[in-house]
Amino acid sequence: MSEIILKNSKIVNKKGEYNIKLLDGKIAEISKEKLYGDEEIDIDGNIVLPGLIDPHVHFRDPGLTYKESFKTGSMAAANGGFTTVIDMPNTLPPTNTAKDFKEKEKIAKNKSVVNFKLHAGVNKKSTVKEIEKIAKLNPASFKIFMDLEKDEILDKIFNNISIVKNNLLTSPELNKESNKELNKGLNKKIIITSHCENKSIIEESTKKQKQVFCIRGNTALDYSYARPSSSEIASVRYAIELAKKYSIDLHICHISVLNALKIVKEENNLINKKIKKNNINNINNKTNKDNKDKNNKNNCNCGEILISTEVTPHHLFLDNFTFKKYETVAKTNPPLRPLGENLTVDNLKEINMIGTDHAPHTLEEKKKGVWNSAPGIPNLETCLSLLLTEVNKGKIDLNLIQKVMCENSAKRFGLDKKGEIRVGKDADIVVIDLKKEGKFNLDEFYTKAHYSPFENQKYVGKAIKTFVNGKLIMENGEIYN
Ligand SMILES: NC(=O)N[C@@H](CC(=O)O)C(=O)O
Ligand SMILES: [Zn+2]
Ligand SMILES: [Zn+2]
Repeated sequence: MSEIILKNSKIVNKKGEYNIKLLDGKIAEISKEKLYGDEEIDIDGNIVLPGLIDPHVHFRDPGLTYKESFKTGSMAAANGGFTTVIDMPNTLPPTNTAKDFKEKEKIAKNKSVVNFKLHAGVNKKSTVKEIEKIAKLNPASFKIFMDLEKDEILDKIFNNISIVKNNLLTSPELNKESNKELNKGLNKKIIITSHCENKSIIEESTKKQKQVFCIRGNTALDYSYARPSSSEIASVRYAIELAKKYSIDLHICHISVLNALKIVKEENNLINKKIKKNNINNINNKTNKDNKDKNNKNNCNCGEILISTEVTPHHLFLDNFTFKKYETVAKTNPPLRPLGENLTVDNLKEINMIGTDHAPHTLEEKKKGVWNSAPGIPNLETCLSLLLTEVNKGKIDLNLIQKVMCENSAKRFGLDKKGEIRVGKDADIVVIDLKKEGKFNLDEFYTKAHYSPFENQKYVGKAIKTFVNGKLIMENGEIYN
């Protein structure tokens, strides 16, 4: 493969301009001195960020490709500066079995223009045996739609996953040094990703909102009251309770309520305190082997779980007033929240990562009335520019963007070679023009979804080049394939 030199690049947190050599899909050298290669690309003093990682996309492939395919979805990703996406399991069929998981991997390999990883699906029908089979395929996580199941069922699902986790940890077959492939799945922590909304609260509130219809008819705004903030808060509490009960890492996706975030923060503080205390105990007991073993057993991960959070651009930038203008086009789960209950960019530093929840549907499916319209907003091609606009306003800095859109998702989902501009890391890079101004124009997008509550909104700052595995695949909105 040829050596490409990215000339005159600015790197976040570093002074001056650098030359970056890309070779064999890796970052081979970074230097202020002139570097030589087969091809030079002038970055013109623009900023290079690690390729963005989206931990939450719905590419609808297989089965629902009329909404999006791995091809169009990944092109939209590249256009938005993303070089890795993690796809959700709710396709047709869903990736709830090892067979369907492998099938989707094949599809993605054939069609995707960016790197990918898959979340596995799990529901009340998933057996321990099937979950174990999928776990060995190294999914990013197991995704649970908590809004679709009753609490007792959710307990059973968490329990089944914890049985698999313990089986894997103790399996002599998998612990063999020689069994590298399987070990990969074993060494990776099992994570549950949860969509947190409480089913029974939604059902009750929806019934109430539908009764309002008899008095004044329903508007899209009613959808946000049919799935109230209290439903997310209750569900976040329960997910944490189950994660602690079964000692499993939890990733809460598309968090949308300020008080839900507070609960996670408090919980993580308690966990950190416990870890510190256990560490001190372990040091104190160091000389006494029996005690030490006993302590380690007692620790057994209990309390040592990690709870992470993810937020969408629409929950950061919009509140439920948006329904007035965009009606059901802005319908999504969890819904856009009332002002005061919602999250804003001011909260971003307390959230681990941004997941776009790119959830494309056809315009027809989006316009079937308040209750029957499909929930979901496409975001891959608006996300970065929305955030860069905030950088230009002085509300956030590029360092934070690098953390929540690159570093943190890489660390959380086992993408060790990604998320940083450093020698030895994968040559996944996005070049941004921080001053480029424009308006979101749906006709310039690659996603099949032809709607957005950000349509025609002005932005300042845009991805102008995307490199995937050392290859330039997007330049000024054009995809090379
Ligand atoms: N976010 C949504 O409103 N919809 C998602 C499902 C989901 O993430 O809950 C979809 O698949 O369309
Ligand atoms: Zn969801
Ligand atoms: Zn989603």
